[in-house]
Amino acid sequence: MQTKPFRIGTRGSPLALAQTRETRDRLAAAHGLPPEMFEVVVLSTKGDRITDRPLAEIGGKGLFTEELEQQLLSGDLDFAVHSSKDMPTKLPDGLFLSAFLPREDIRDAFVGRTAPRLVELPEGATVGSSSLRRQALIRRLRPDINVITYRGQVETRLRKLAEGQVDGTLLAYAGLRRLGMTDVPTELLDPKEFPPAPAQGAICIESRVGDDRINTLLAAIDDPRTHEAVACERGFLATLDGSCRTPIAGYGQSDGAHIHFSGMILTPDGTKSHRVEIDGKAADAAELGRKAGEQIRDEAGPGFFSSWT
Ligand SMILES: NCc1[nH]cc(CCC(=O)O)c1CC(=O)O
Repeated sequence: MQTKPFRIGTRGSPLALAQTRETRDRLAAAHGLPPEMFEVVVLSTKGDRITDRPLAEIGGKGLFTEELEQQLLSGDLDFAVHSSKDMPTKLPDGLFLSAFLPREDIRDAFVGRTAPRLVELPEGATVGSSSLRRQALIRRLRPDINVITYRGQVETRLRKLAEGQVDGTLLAYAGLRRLGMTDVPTELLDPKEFPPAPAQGAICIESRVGDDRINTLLAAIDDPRTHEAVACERGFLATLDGSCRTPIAGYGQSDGAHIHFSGMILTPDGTKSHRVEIDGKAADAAELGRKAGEQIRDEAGPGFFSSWT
């Protein structure tokens, strides 16, 4: 019998803490354990400390995970809770994404100050977003919009919006829902026109390969359909060498047996884009995503990717 609490690592943002609470509550319920058996250990990451520059510039993903991963590898933490979207496609040796919670709404939310809908913004309006995917998708729909880099926690971004620094901003609806801020968006964007980032809306748990005691504990709250869908999306991202530098969208849906996946790549200015649709077995999720990545890469041709560097 375990008597010492399990140590859960997380970042300290309100969103990260909400995600960790949800994970802890699900684990406690699944195993009939008191919540005190899960000790939440909050770590500050480089990504949290540097908020004035775009992620792509300071090194992209990994910035939010490095400190947590060091403590997982040293045994100071038993597992860590993350937004799957923030996870690099390549994890350190010895760590893996062992479980995924049931996925939240995958859509992007628009929060408009001078118009409720993105396409209704006045000519030349300013929209804040530092996601290259969102920037490219905005420019594709509305080349006249001035997109500015806009980072920080959800609360900071909304404050800047209220102060009038921008006409609108985009946020993952999943994050807003988890923060209880469902009344904030003025529009939920159609994923056909505004497809989500790979792994958007999915909370994952990272743990040590071969740590059977912890991995068995975590398996009880794994949602297989989310796990398969995200594996497919991350396969797509990995093939395209996805990092925060690349405008890539990808969304897989698994029914437990089959996956339908749609992916999109764009040039940062939004003038060119390619899409891919693919179907396959849920059991081969990651392979299916990689195949979709190869297809779209071949279709786009090498010239397309020169816009990414
Ligand atoms: N990069 C920051 C980040 N990572 C995950 C989420 C939202 C929650 C999710 O997608 O699961 C956000 C904020 C946002 O995109 O608005």
